[in-house]
Amino acid sequence: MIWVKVGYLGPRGTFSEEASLRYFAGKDVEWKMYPSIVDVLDAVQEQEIDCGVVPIENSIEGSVNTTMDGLAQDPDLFIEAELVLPIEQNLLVNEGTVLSDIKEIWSHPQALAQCRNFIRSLGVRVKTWDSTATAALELAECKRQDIGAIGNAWAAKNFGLHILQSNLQDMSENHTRFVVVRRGETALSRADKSMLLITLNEERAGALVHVLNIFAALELNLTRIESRPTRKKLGTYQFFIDVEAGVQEEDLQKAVSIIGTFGHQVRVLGSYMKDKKI
Ligand SMILES: O=C(O)C(=O)C[C@]1(C(=O)O)C=C[C@@H](O)C=C1
Repeated sequence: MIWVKVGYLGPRGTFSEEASLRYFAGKDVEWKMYPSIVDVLDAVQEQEIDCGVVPIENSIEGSVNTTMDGLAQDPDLFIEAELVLPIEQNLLVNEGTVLSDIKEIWSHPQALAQCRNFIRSLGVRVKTWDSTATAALELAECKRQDIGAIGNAWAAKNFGLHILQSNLQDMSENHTRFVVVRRGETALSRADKSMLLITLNEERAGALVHVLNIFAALELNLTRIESRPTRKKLGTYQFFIDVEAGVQEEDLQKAVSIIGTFGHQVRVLGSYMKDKKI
């Protein structure tokens, strides 16, 4: 019996797949792969799958805007878990390719950005693909000797590529936070972290500080604040705020209601257990 249908960015060999397999280890899962992060979120919305696993933040490159905007635009999506995956980027090549042969690097934009210094040191062009695994698979299929792909060791092994160099990313410590997204609110009763989306009702001096002071007064610790454009007018923003409290906690409920009383919009994007791995 299939327990849960889970979708992630494919094809096989992506970091999203690694995150999904780790998170759902030991569970009965029917897996579905999608060509883009937006497609994963759409499939959750359309109930083609029960949950989607998508990257949201990387320690070197920062937010994955596609995921942030997808969550902000779809009021039905809810984050039920987070997991943090260590990311090691490798230079993958066809057999016989040496570093001086490489004229172009292929990968997903997030992976290319994590390896900016390495790519600059080679002084070569880049080409972006929908995932690191797509780049690796295309390279293996075209057998070109003048291209390198950036991706994980699984892709090298399974697509018959060679690892020319490991740990290419700008900082040796590299982690990506993934979130598990469902349709409809499914907060755990023991959640200890939440993600809120706040849209201020007016542009005035101190409006954001005022909101932040509400969390401070209730001794709610914030672990992340990111702004994204509202997309309606240049210079207007929405704020993604991670707070160390579950939605079931009275203080967080108080904060949400006070912020609402001042006319600002607050949406709880998710409430879940903090991944304590890093
Ligand atoms: O292309 C992949 O392998 C992905 O799973 C996507 C993704 C991302 O978008 O952040 C996931 C983790 C890494 O940070 C690099 C790429």
